[in-house]
Amino acid sequence: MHATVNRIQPVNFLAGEEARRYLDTLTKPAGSLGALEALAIQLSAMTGELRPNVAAPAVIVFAADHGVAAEGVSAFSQAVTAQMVANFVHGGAAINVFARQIGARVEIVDVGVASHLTEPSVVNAKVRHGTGNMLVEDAMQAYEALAAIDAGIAAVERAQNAGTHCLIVGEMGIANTTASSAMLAALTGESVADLVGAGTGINSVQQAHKITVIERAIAARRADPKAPFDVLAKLGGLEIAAMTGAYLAAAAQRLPAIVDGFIATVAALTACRLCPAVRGYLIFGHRSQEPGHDIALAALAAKPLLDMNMRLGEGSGAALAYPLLQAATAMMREMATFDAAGVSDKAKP
Ligand SMILES: O=C(O)c1ccc[n+]([C@@H]2O[C@H](COP(=O)([O-])O)[C@@H](O)[C@H]2O)c1
Ligand SMILES: Cc1cc2nc[nH]c2cc1C
Repeated sequence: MHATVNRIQPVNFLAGEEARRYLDTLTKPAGSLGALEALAIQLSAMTGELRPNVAAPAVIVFAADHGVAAEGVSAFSQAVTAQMVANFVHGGAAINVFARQIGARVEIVDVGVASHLTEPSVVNAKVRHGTGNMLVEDAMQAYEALAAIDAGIAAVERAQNAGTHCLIVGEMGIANTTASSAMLAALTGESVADLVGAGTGINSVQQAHKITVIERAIAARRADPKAPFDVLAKLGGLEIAAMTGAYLAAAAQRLPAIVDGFIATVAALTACRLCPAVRGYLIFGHRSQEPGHDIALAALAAKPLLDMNMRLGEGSGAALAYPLLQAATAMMREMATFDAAGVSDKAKP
């Protein structure tokens, strides 16, 4: 992890400014393509190129289990994590459908699924069989959190070596909204009740129980809120650690990364707390229905591209946002300038 963090450079603001000036020469009233123009400027600043290329997106889904699932905090049982991994392998999950739509390769990485997986196409980077139950013990030891971060970094390096120019990171892990909520409350000091949501679909009574479990776990684990790695190890998850590593690696490689929903954004916040320059390499794909997502987005001063009332995970919301990045780069590449098209760029007095 440390070698990766040391390689991270701030985005290239001069390249962003050059993109801003070029946008005003294109045949449209200045600023009229709104957020698409901001996206183009951001992509230029990330890549250092006036006409960046985001073709060949890659989806990486990190899967892991959570000891805290034993406390009845999810609407689904822990076995569903492994069952969904099998579904990813067979191409039947939502992320498979959306990845096919945008021409993305999909890699599934097991960083900590509780059961033994036999699917040969799943990358085996298992650190342990699920985290410890944060109510009774630290979720991970420091060396385990570090190993999971490194698994995330390695996955991004594989994707880049395969020719990827845009990263979509997703996750699958029953009970991971509990881990993410605990981390977010610890990192921001916001009240647990304000950020906990239904996750996969628990009712209000179960949500009250989930809040109590998280409050007790935070009190028992005593993670240092100023030490994001400590918060991640004690309250987090193996897939959340891997996603944190993936965002660090994306920034180190100047690779635009589209952040997905609530769990992904908590991992992104962790990466930014570890190294603030990561923030410039992140694009936020959608706004999840999980109430904590707004708190995590606010902590990152982030405005997501889409608001589709989704709360699935897997990278699904990020994959849906990818065509907007394609549009931003196509605009820079293909639109005519006022000069070239013979259109007067003067507004009437
Ligand atoms: O991405 C989101 O915003 C999101 C919001 C709610 C649930 N999820 C997904 O649902 C699972 C976690 O929900 P839960 O209730 O088991 O904590 C996990 O596999 C996530 O991918 C994802
Ligand atoms: C079916 C199902 C699919 C998922 N995808 C991501 N999290 C999930 C949780 C469940 C329960």
